[in-house]
Amino acid sequence: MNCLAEPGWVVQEALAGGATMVQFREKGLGALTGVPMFELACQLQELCRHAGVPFIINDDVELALELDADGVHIGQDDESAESVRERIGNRILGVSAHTIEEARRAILQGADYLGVGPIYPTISKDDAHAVQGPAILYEMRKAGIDVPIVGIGGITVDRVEEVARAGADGVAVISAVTQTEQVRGAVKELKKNMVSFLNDPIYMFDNDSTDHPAF
Ligand SMILES: Cc1ncc(COP(=O)(O)OP(=O)(O)O)c(N)n1
Ligand SMILES: Cc1ncsc1CCOP(=O)(O)O
Ligand SMILES: [Mg+2]
Repeated sequence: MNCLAEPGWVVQEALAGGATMVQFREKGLGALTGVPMFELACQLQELCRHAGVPFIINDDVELALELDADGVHIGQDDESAESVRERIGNRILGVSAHTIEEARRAILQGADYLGVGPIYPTISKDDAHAVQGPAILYEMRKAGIDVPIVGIGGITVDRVEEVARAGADGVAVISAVTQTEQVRGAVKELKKNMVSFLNDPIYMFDNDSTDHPAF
């Protein structure tokens, strides 16, 4: 985790702010490995368990099974979704998708939700794909992709409404909650802005979040 503060505190504050899912993504420069990594995962899992929030593991199916985690998130360069689905049974399976084709394949192979991005430039992933903009979300919805979609990549409190309007059901963030001392407040704001457009009269009369000509 790219946390300014101690990861346990960050997760606790994020949960207090209303985070609805936590992903353990321990990779990159300076990442913990072995026992320290396992112990951190256990500590964070316990916090999520206490809060009744799903705790999912990025990339590492072995770790997810060992911890009896709630799920796994994999990308296009990780083990195939089909094989992970087989290994994790009915645990949550999230799959990264960058195109409509990848999205359709992931769903056929058992994805419960899709992670789509980077929507905006990100400082948190060196090998991220090209920035896609919110339009990709709109395009996926227009193509009939109807599983939950989580937008990811460079999403901030000020950008979350645009992401929701384009068709995302949720957002996944790293820096917006790890590079601030106001973790709880940031999560509250993200959540508030995620749903604020539901009260927008244009949206209400239109009543179809996929029908936004701006995208
Ligand atoms: C919710 C969510 N969406 C996308 C990703 C990215 O997964 P991946 O493409 O496998 O990249 P890494 O995170 O493994 O570097 C994600 N982790 N979570
Ligand atoms: C893991 C991942 N996958 C696509 S962008 C990204 C990083 C998201 O981090 P941030 O919210 O700091 O841009
Ligand atoms: Mg991955």
